[in-house]
Amino acid sequence: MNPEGSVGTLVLLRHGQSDWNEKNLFTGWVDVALSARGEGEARRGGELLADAGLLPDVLHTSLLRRAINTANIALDVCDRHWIPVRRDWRLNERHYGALQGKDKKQTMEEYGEEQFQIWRRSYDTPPPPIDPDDPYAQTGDPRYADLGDTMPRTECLADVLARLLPYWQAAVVPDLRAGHTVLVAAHGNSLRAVVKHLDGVDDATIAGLNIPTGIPLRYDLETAADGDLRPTNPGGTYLDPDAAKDAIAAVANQGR
Ligand SMILES: O=C(O)[C@@H](CO)OP(=O)(O)O
Repeated sequence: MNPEGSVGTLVLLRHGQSDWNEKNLFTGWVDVALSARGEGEARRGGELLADAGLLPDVLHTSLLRRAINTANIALDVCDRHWIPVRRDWRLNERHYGALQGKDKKQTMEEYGEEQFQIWRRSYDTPPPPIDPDDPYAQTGDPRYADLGDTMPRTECLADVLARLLPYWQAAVVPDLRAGHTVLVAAHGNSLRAVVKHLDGVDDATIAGLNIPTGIPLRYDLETAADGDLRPTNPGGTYLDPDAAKDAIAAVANQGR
């Protein structure tokens, strides 16, 4: 049922730790696997959903296996492996340009902390574009064939928000308006873009906002006077707030 004015519940889930998170490498669109710890985080994410009685009935993911497999593991644990799913490149991680495959600590040492943080967290300055012949470019990857020349070669967070919003409005919002419990399994920076949009976070403040791996973030929503969806719990609610606090600090300190 979807009583008038009420909308469904949104659950954001960043994928569990990946092999490249573990190695401290910039990842972006490189399709790396979950680490053993990341698989454990995904299972724990599923347990948290089950314990909270927050059972998704539709799933949206990126086209990257760390998000796809995190969702599969978490949904298997809470017995929701059967729900319908849509996947779209617009939920992908931010394309990290020429930094893809580079070590974060070495990059910080080479370019200095200020430049490193501008590339990582500034709203509107992208890293240098990746060379199409770089081993970590997505040139020729069939999953992006439809993008042709429009496939990103680097992105800042503003670019991510611009390419994410059309999918958000066309695919995710209708599921929420239909009253569903919607799981969005995606990435640190694509979920930062979602949070920026939902909470109306300004361009400077979003630089300091980090999303931990594998901990579901619940948003309860209502329809605002202007017709947009608005959280009734601004900032959302982590299902394990203590674990989220530690994990957020760890993400913020990467490279150090
Ligand atoms: O490397 C990446 O793609 C992202 C997420 O892991 O890293 P960062 O948190 O530095 O933006």
